[in-house]
Amino acid sequence: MYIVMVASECAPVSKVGGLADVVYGLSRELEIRGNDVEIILPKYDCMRYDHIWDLHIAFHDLWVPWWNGAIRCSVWFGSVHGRKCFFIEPHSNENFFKRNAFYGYPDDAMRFAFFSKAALEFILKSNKRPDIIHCHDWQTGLIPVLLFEMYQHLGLGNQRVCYTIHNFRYQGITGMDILSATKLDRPAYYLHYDRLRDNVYPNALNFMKGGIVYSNFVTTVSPQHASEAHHTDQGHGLGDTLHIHQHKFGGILNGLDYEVWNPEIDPLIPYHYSINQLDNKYGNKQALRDRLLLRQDFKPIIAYVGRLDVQKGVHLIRHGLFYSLWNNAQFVLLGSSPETRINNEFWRLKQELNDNQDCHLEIGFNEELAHLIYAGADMIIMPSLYEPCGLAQMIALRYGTVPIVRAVGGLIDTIFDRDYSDKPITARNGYVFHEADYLGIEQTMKRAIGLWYAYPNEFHKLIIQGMQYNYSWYLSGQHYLNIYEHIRNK
Ligand SMILES: Nc1ncnc2c1ncn2[C@@H]1O[C@H](COP(=O)(O)OP(=O)(O)O[C@H]2O[C@H](CO)[C@@H](O)[C@H](O)[C@H]2O)[C@@H](O)[C@H]1O
Repeated sequence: MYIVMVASECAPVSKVGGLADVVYGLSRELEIRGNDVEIILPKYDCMRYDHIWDLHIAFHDLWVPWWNGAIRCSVWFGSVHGRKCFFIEPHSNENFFKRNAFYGYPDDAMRFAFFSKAALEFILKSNKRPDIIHCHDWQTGLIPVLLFEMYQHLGLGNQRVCYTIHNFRYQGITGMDILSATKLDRPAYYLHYDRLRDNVYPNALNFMKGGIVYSNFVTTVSPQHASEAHHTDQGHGLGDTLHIHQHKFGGILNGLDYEVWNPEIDPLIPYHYSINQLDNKYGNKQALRDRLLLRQDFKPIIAYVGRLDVQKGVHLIRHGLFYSLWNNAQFVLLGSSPETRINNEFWRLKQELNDNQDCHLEIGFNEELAHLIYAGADMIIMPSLYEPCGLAQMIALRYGTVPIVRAVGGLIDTIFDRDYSDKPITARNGYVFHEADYLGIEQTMKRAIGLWYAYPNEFHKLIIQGMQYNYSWYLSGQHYLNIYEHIRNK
């Protein structure tokens, strides 16, 4: 099958979070299974160009109709660790992607509406005729809208769209000018409740809703979250739309790229190890301490790696940090937030704890350090308020690091409490708490730290059981192929 992925992120060139990992990992799995996969991305100035091989212009003058004129684009091609990637570079005064960051600008809706339109224009003009266009999150929600309202009449009549939602909180809610810019026009038609009208703000358009309404199939990234988004407020206002379109909506658990995340060969960690040779993990623990100037001591290291977003339970992360310090554990945090308020809060905390040799806060994005933390830590915490799937807990399992998670979304589908799960004892792989309050996380961290100190053999067993889990793309890749087959025949 011929699949074109269109997304705003792809690891490791343009990565803010898990979306990037999924776009890369799923594409790789589909290729391994013999499919032809291409990825279309924006050509950001702030990308990691050191991960792109043989970057060259593949299409010189792509004119993308925009407002009453058109914007000229160059489309570049390069290989990102084996993946075939096209990068769209618009030449216009708006400098849509010539910025210091991937997101966070007042014109984000315009930037990604343009990208969506340019991606389709590129597919059309370069005579690509994929079976499936797979797009992701609000940034590409307009693709199925543009395809079915406009481009199918221009020559893309046989293409089908699978749309994956990684985060319902960000939907691309915006004003009507997008319609004129993209040449969709007809405001009364699109502002209809059955099409793009936001379910909460009646005068606004919602890209993600457009994606749901117009796609042939919609997925989110775990079965549990599919149910939460449909039936609870975790759909962030889109529950009703999901209900209307439930016949084409489902949850598929994300996979993890087992080649990128593999402690046996990971080039970003100093000591390689495996389930049969776990001792080397402790070399990484020492290396992590050296790198972050933590005291060498007989204590577990507990870590948090991830975006510092409200979604992630920042107040509980902060509490987890202090709880660790009060209970003979060390704590390492790696994260950043686009929200100044949260970033400042953690910068203040970092200053406050500057002289404490039992903890380190690294504010920023650092792929290399993330690998060392997963390898060197004993446990990670994920006290998320909501979590569509979560990759950090799967990475942790793979690296023999015990996850302590809140029972929500994909965390429910992947982590089974050592003491309370209804799984057989030998199939349990971490710790789970339910309430999003201090008591919940404290009681669970207490159990984990307690086991580490009092029953090291049991803790070791728990590590091994976690490492035995297989959350690679193998199964999930097949699920996506089944969906593609299903919609292709329609
Ligand atoms: N400061 C930093 N430095 C280095 N690496 C960092 C980092 N901050 C985050 N990362 C990395 O980014 C990834 C985060 O993935 P997650 O799935 O856990 O969360 P995210 O909320 O971004 O993804 C959203 O999309 C994914 C994919 O569908 C869903 O799993 C998830 O639930 C949903 O919220 C991990 O690979 C992590 O190591």
